[in-house]
Amino acid sequence: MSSIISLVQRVRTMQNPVEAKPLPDSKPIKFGILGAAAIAPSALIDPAKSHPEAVVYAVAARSHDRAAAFAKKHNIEKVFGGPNGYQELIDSPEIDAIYNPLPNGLHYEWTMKALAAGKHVLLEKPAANTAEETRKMFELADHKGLVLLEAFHYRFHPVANRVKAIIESGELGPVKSTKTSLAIPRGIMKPDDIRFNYSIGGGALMDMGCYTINAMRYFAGVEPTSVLSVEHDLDSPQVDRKTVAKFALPGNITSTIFCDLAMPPALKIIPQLPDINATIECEKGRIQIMNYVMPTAYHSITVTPTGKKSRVEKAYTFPDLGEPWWSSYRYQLEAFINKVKGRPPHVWVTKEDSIKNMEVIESVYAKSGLGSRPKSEYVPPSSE
Ligand SMILES: NC(=O)C1=CN([C@@H]2O[C@H](COP(=O)(O)OP(=O)(O)OC[C@H]3O[C@@H](n4cnc5c(N)ncnc54)[C@H](OP(=O)(O)O)[C@@H]3O)[C@@H](O)[C@H]2O)C=CC1
Ligand SMILES: O=C1OC[C@@H](O)[C@H](O)[C@H]1O
Repeated sequence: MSSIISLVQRVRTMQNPVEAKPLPDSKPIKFGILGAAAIAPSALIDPAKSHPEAVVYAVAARSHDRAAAFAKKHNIEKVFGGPNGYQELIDSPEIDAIYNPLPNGLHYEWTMKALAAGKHVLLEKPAANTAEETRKMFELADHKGLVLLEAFHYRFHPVANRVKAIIESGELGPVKSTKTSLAIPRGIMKPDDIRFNYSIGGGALMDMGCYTINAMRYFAGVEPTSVLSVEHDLDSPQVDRKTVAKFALPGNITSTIFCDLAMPPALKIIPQLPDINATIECEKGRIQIMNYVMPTAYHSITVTPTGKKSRVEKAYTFPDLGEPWWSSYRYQLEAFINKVKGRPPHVWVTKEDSIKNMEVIESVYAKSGLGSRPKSEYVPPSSE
């Protein structure tokens, strides 16, 4: 009972935190959001409320009315709309940083345009449709001296970091295998969701699979050397609704990833529970994580040394950072603002990590025969 009360308290406070007052000696970073995207309130608008150096200043949408309604609902000062709305927002001199939660296939074009305009970018996952596009975005960010971060928010939360610390402590010996899953039951994603649209970067492997691949690489601590097998169920000819892939990694590690945007009911009638679990088998024991992606609501880290009793750990805060109600996005925002301000972030997802993640996604699509999602047709001006 008490854990349910704590869960409700954490989720309530996460969505309605006490608003932070601006700091007298630090100019806030003003964000503009590209698109009135469903994820924007959780990923940026709510976290920014409790950050004293973050302000969500503007939103742009393809329809002015949609942008205005979104701005009104979320108390956002400035609205850009219509066919030039995204570019006008990017060009606004008031804005320091862009949050890009556009469909995956538009990440490259609008991140390149934002960087060209001198803005830092918090970019939704997966970084782009291809590794080549991801590399180019980071090259431009480096060239311009700007911060670019692929929003793998779970990596900033204490849970992922605690699990990594247990692995690195050697308590359980070397990693032997990993299984990382992210799957939700049928009925949550609508048929017209961007995730089912190939032309804008759809597919389960892109959407949920990008986490499972990132977590596999992070927990294993080494990069896959080959894709051993891929199975998928299709939503449409080029869009995987579900993907299961097996990988070989150095040190005889084998890893499995599983992602599904719409798990069918078991025995055709029993709805399945979301699967947001990870298991890391080591030579001297096992770690099981329940809810490694959105751990603030609830999670558990079960550590079972071989032949001994299990212990269950929780990790809602770092010893010196955070509150139990901080979402993974709030921890991510903390790091992003620190980086923009030239202070060391508590965690970072590097450009090499983002490029490699996209390479692995593409290698799975290559093995499955579905092929990478379409390259962007955007050609940056030659001066960039
Ligand atoms: N970090 C996380 O936990 C999550 C990340 N994501 C990522 O965020 C991104 C957006 O996801 P989500 O918010 O669920 O998606 P939505 O469909 O809600 O938002 C996408 C936005 O893209 C804009 N858009 C521009 N062009 C198109 C187009 N051709 N078709 C459709 N939309 C278009 C729309 O903006 P407009 O308002 O201008 O019409 C829309 O608001 C994806 O990259 C996804 O992977 C998603 C969910 C969770
Ligand atoms: O990024 C995401 O995280 C949670 C999932 O439910 C969602 O589909 C995905 O886009």
